[in-house]
Amino acid sequence: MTKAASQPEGFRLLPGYFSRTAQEELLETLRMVLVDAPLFRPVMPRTGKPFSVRMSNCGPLGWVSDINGYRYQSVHPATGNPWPLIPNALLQLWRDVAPDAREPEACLINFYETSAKMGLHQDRDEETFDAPVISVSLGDTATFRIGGTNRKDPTTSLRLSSGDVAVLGGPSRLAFHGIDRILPGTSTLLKNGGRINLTLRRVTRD
Ligand SMILES: O=C(O)CCC(=O)C(=O)O
Ligand SMILES: [Fe+2]
Repeated sequence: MTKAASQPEGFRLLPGYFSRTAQEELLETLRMVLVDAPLFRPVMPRTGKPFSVRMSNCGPLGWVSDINGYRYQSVHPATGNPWPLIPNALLQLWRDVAPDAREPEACLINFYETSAKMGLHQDRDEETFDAPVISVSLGDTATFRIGGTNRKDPTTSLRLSSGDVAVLGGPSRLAFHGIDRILPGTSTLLKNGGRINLTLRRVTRD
């Protein structure tokens, strides 16, 4: 039997951080962001296997994955345009939760259809891990798995619901994590179902 793990040190879940009204406002803003910077389907480095999630970004830098690898870049891979600005509500969240950290430079937008998942991984393409990764969930509930800093460490599973904020700070900044599944019909926020996850990240050191 696998050992159950407790949540790693530095991990915080802030359930219902965003009210329903705040979620609706954020969603409206994101729709405008996605007109400028449409969702694209990244592929895995080397193999070219498509991700099950579609992605976009806002902020001075955006995370992309293609045949050549994972990286941050300042333009959208399909349009070649700079990414849109990070919405104010998300900058306010960052200042509220991580008042001592430098401003976020990237906000990765993940869109999960009901069948999408995300394998266990670390967020480690940034130059610095001093700032936390701050995650916002909108739409259907997801089962989120988080373990330790070694892939083989025991993991624990928790649910992320619409409006919840999760913070991977301190030692949990480099914890392995992933999305096992999306629970269909658990939210009315997105009229066609599915889930949006936003992750705010500091990328550079200076
Ligand atoms: O969807 C989530 O809650 C997690 C997303 C994630 O881990 C990532 O984009 O690196
Ligand atoms: Fe991640």
